[in-house]
Amino acid sequence: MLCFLHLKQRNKRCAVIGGCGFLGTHLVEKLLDRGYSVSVFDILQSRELPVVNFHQGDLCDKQALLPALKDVSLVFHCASPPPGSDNCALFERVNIQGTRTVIQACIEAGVERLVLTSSASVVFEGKDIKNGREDLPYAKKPIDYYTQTKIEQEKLVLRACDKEKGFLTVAIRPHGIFGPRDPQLVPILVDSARCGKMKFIIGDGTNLVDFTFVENVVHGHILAAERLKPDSPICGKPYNITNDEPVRFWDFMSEVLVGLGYAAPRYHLPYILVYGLALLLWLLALILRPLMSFKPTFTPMRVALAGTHHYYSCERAKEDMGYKPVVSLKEGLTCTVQSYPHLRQGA
Ligand SMILES: NC(=O)C1=CN([C@@H]2O[C@H](COP(=O)(O)OP(=O)(O)OC[C@H]3O[C@@H](n4cnc5c(N)ncnc54)[C@H](O)[C@@H]3O)[C@@H](O)[C@H]2O)C=CC1
Ligand SMILES: CC(C)=CCC[C@@H](C)[C@H]1CC[C@H]2C3=C(CC[C@]12C)[C@@]1(C)CCC(=O)C[C@@H]1CC3
Repeated sequence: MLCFLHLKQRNKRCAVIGGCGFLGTHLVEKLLDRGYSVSVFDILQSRELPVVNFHQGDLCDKQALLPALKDVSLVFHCASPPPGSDNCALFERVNIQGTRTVIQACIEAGVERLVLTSSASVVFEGKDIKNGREDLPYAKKPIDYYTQTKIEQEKLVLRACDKEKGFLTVAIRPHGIFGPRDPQLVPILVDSARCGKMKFIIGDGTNLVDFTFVENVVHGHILAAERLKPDSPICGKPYNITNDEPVRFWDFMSEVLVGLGYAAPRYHLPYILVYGLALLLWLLALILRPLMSFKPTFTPMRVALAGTHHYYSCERAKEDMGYKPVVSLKEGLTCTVQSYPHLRQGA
């Protein structure tokens, strides 16, 4: 009886690497709600997360990681440098070397299950993807270094799945996460609107994209963790997690902007022209880097994301783990817009 109770308690002990980030904090809150005891490991200082054991450190440092994984049976790895960074060495160090370290530390600490936050973009090469399934090949020419290192990271984690050794892994591939406290999508959009850069629609504006409300991403992670057992079909596999409601990229942007009191983009520009300009600006920024630093808003990566179809099927997650979004796109948008009063026009 005592032994059973101990096992039950251990199964409810988890660690969230990257637990101070946008997705991480939402995940930690939900895990606490569901009765888990949670250790958070992050390079940042805790953002007032209540009731968690907080460990500050770099995930590339195994000795710093090990205390956070003590007596933990389940680890969520959702740490990454921000995708907008141009620091290739940092991506390589954290997403590739660091993930190797996370795997070694998990095995050494006796962790049984590892859930990685990957990205649906691991198959995206800047060309249309419509209802893309997980069996699409990894991008041979990823759109940026962030994506390239996410591919390597996912391969490492999935290959580490070993039923014999009792170490099970799974990768969740979300796409375009949005929601309260997101430091990227809404703030970048509002910043661009305030500088008068959101007047234009890139392309004809009909391209469909997945945007996924953060609570659905959290739901997908917890479902995967709770179904990760030796006899489960999910072991060692990647799973797309989306809102399952592809939307026109520019309609979504307009809803956020109008919801916050800004004008919706109206004038169309040809995709190829904007992509060419973005490439030119990116090259210029690279050449001028020793003399001055400037960060163009419209990077080739963002233009590719804004002007192509990229939406993914989550049939596999539905079939294998009973996934169904818990918040609709409309509800998620309303909740997100309301959560940024400080970014309203005139605030
Ligand atoms: N935001 C999005 O639209 C999408 C995000 N993802 C993935 O989801 C995960 C979470 O992303 P977000 O929450 O948006 O990012 P975020 O930047 O808000 O959170 C990442 C966290 O990782 C931590 N971190 C970074 N380097 C670290 C290191 N060396 N050691 C320890 N902690 C470190 C950061 O301090 C931060 O708290 C990432 O793996 C990202 O690649 C995937 C698809 C879409
Ligand atoms: C054109 C323009 C200025 C759009 C502003 C919004 C963008 C900042 C977002 C639109 C699609 C987003 C997205 C990501 C980051 C933020 C956007 C570019 C990711 C690159 C984040 C990390 C991933 O794994 C994939 C995401 C795809 C969509």
